[in-house]
Amino acid sequence: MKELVTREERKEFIDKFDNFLFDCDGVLWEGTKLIPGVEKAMEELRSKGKNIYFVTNNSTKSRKSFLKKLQDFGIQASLHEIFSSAFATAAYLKQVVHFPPEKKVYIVGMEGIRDELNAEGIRTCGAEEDAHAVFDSEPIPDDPEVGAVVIGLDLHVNYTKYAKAFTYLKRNPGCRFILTNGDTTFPTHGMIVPGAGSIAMPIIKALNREPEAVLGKPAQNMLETIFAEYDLQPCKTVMIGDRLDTDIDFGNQGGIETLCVLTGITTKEEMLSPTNKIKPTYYIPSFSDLASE
Ligand SMILES: O=C(O)[C@H](O)[C@H](O)COP(=O)(O)O
Ligand SMILES: [Mg+2]
Repeated sequence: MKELVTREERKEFIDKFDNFLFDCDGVLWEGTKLIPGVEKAMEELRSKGKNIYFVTNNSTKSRKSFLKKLQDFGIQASLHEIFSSAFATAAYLKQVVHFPPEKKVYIVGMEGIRDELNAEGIRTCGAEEDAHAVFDSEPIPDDPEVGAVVIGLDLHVNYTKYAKAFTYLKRNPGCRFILTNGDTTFPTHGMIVPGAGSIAMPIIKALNREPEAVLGKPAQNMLETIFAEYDLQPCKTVMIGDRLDTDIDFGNQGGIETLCVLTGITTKEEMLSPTNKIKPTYYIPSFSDLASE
C-alpha cells in the first residue's frame, strides 16, 4: 500500500490510468453533501480526456436519478457511465435467471430497485407501496405470483415488508432470495448507519437461509459488464473507493489497481492494521487531493 503524498506522486497516479471507476457514497458525496473539492478534481480528470465510470452499491436510486444527482452537484456524467447494484440485479434476473414474465418480484428496498427491474420488463410489488404500512393482525394473503424477493438499502424498512418477504420466501416454492449488495454500513450526514447487508439480516436469520446472489461490489458482475461494454485495458484502469470489503476487494479480485480514500467508511488505522487482509494499491485522504493546487 502506497500513500500518494507529493504532487509528483499524485500526478504520476493520474497519468498512469486512462479509466477511472468511482464508488459514490463516501468518495464523491456523503448522503446529500458533496465532499469538498470533488467537483474540481473530477473536472481535471475530464479535461485530461480520462474515461470515468460510476460504480455504486447504492440501490435506492435508479441510474437516471443518480445522473440527476451527479449533474445537480455539477459533476459531468452520462447515463451509460453509471452502474449500480439495482441495475446489476435487474441484469441478473433478466439475463442469468431468465425471470419468467408471469412472475413478479417483492422488494424490500426503494424506487431504484423498482425502476431498474421495471425497465427490464420485470413486474414488482412492495418497495414504496409498503413504505407506510402498519402491520396489524390481518394475515398476509398468498401471492403465488411472487417468484423472487430482492432486498436492498431501505430507508423506509418496516415490519410489514419483513413479514411479507419472509412469508413469500417460506410459502412460494422456488421463490428466489437476492440482495442488491452486502454493505453492512454506509456513511451519511457525518454518521455511519446500517446498509443493505444489515437490512437483510432479519430475513437471513428468521429463515436461516443465505441469499442465492449478492450483486454489488465485490461481486464481479459490474466490472465484467464495464470491461465487456468498453473493452478497457485492466492495466490502465483503477477503482477508487472508500470501503475495503466492497470497492477495494472488487478491484483486487478484478485484477485492477485500487485507490482507497479516507472520506467514507475506512479509517487509516483499519487499513494499516496488520489484521486487514484487503489492501489497496494506493491510498489518499480524499479524492479531492488529486486536484492540482
Ligand atoms: O447499501 C448501502 O449500504 C449503501 O447504498 C452503499 O454502501 C453505498 O454504496 P457505494 O456508493 O458506497 O457503493
Ligand atoms: Mg462507498
